[in-house]
Amino acid sequence: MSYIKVSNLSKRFVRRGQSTEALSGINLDIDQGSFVSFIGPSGCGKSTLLRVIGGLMNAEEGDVTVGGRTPLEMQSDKQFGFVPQVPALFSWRTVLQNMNIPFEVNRKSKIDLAEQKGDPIELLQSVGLGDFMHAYPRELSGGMKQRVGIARAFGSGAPTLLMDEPFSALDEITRELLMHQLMKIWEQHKKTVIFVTHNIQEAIYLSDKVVIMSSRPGRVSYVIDIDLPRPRNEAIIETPEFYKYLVQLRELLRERWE
Ligand SMILES: Nc1ncnc2c1ncn2[C@@H]1O[C@H](COP(=O)(O)OP(=O)(O)OP(=O)(O)O)[C@@H](O)[C@H]1O
Repeated sequence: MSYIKVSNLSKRFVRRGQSTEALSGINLDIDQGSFVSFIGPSGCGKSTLLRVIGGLMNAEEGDVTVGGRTPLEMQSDKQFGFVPQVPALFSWRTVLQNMNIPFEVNRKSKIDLAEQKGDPIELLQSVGLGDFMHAYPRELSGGMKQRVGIARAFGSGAPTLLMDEPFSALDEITRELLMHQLMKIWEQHKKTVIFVTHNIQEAIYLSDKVVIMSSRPGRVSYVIDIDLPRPRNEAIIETPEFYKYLVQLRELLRERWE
């Protein structure tokens, strides 16, 4: 049975009397512990869908359940970890102290998470920040800050992570490095991840499933299973199987832009 189930979901925004159908008739089944990427033209509703699944926004029509409960219930029980484009780090706290924020928040709200929190030091080491635990955010590059955001989400005890273009503000080389580190940390922790991206290579490399969306209205056009062996590493990008997915996704996406 799927862990995240989206049934016939539609979402409309009305702004200055003008209505936008951001999502229309979305159906999706996402397994627990899987990595699913959403890709599609700008404005096709990727972020809106992520927000509805994460209980940050309601939809007028349809239904979403996460582990059999509503997104709002799951959200108020801190069952979601969010990784935005730019992570929110407290400037007056060290990297290690920033790692503890989710627990302090949960302790205050007296929430016991089902999952154990990860060891913050180990998590920082696995994203290559072992030597920066006692540094302050101002001493970190953009890529390093994002690595703290990712490590913190994996250590947060939340079983589902929602990532909205977490690498979009980074240069190409840093982005590739973080993609590999995200893969490694995910393979250790196997949380359910919803990942919004514009990058085809990233989507294939990381995912079990890639959801291709189209715009006006935002719909799911294709769901592609990525049957590449795990654990994956850089070498897989050079294989003919990976290249086949690259060509397939590029073609399907081009259709959506035309
Ligand atoms: N709060 C809002 N009020 C009004 N319209 C909105 C709001 N949020 C999103 N929209 C509209 O809904 C549609 C989907 O937006 P959304 O941000 O979900 O797309 P996206 O696929 O994530 O885009 P991008 O790839 O550019 O980030 C767009 O037409 C957008 O203008």
